[in-house]
Amino acid sequence: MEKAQEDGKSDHLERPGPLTDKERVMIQDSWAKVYENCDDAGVAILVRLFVNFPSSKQYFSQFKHIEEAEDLEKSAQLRKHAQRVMNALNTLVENLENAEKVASVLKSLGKAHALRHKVDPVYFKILSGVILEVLGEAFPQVVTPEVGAAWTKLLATVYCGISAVYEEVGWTKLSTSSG
Ligand code: HEM
Repeated sequence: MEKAQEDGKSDHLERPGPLTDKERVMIQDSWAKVYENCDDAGVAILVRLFVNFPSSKQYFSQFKHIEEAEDLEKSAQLRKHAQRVMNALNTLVENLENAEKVASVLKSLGKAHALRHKVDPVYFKILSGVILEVLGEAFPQVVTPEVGAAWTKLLATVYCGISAVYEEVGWTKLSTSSG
């Protein structure tokens, strides 16, 4: 189902306020457990993204035509991206208190995905939902509703930061369709 694609039109989320100390601690504690299993968690998140939102595969030359979850899981390109996603999230989580560092990570991610990979920013929003879903299923003891709410806030902040970079570099929808 590509439901969130339709929502893509209204992909303007309000930037949430800064994380409270309590939210920061909840995110860091829960992440520590997830990061112990970072390879499996990262692959599970990306496979879920590509199975539930197949159009998100269009940017990946090596597996855009692969459909089965078991085959996607084996793709070296997918596994590499999963590691990159988990490492970037780890850097963000480790630096939640350092707004400058967070902004610089989001800036380089936003620039690379907009300019080099030409990824529609709506997929960052879709991926946020998938991250919450998979982590909630895989770590139900860790991701309580309160912890989930803190993660929702962090991921919304990430999405807003990335969208702002896309705007800054002059992203338009046309740049995907014109290649
Ligand atoms: C939290 C979200 C994400 C993070 C942290 C992330 C991280 C990264 C990093 C660090 C790289 C390599 C950097 C570079 O090329 O300069 C990369 C490459 C890439 N990303 Fe992402 N990414 C995210 C989401 C996405 C999404 C949603 C898509 C598309 C649906 C995407 C598509 C790509 C593609 C196509 C590449 C190049 C892959 C390759 O060369 O094999 N990324 N990503």
